[in-house]
Amino acid sequence: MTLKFEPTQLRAYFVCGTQDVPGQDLNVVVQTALDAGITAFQYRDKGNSQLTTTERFALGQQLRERCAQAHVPFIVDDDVELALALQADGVHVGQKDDRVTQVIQRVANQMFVGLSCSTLAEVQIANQLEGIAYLGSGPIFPTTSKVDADPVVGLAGLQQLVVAAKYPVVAIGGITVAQLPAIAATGAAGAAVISMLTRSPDMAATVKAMLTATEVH
Ligand SMILES: Cc1ncc(COP(=O)(O)OP(=O)(O)O)c(N)n1
Ligand SMILES: Cc1ncsc1CCOP(=O)(O)O
Ligand SMILES: [Mg+2]
Repeated sequence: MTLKFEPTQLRAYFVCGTQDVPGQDLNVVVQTALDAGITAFQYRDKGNSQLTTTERFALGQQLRERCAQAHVPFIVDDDVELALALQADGVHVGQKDDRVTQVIQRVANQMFVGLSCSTLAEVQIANQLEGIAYLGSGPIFPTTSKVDADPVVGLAGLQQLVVAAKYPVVAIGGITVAQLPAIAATGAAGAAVISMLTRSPDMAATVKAMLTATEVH
């Protein structure tokens, strides 16, 4: 049974793959983040990852189980067949991945679908579709975690996308703790981060800052 999507899951969204934590055990990193209170985890194993397809699936099974135990949605990046095989709660695809309409049909109510939209035109196209749960917009700031990132959107650009979108928007790209309040002030539902958490000396404090920034008063 997979978790139903809720916008509050976007408040403290951790994105990570083995390539982001060289020399570390991703199981330990993800469990630490779950214990710290992340609200969603995305398994994004690509780029410099050294895993074979078999190893990527086996690690995904372990991470999926950890997320299930924590009642935190387990989301797979890009790879729809891997998401289905892992019985993920969600899959996230970008503009250069499989066409989102085909992904929505393929997963057919088995999981929710997140889509990357970083321009008004992409948001306006997404607004015409059914079956999307949320949008990931960025990079808000320069990032070193994604070599083929789109041009920086900035806070003003993020606010434009949030206003135009009919879906909840999670900000992503180069985000640090200091910028969390300003990101929340745009109306974004939360922040999706890699290095802010992988490089954090105190994950619990960092996640707390993510949750505090998006608290509803
Ligand atoms: C939550 C979230 N937002 C955006 C992305 C980027 O997805 P994409 O544009 O497909 O790039 P890759 O992550 O596949 O390199 C994301 N993964 N998650
Ligand atoms: C996956 C992704 N999509 C847009 S920027 C990015 C990388 C985010 O990593 P970081 O939080 O370390 O900048
Ligand atoms: Mg992608």
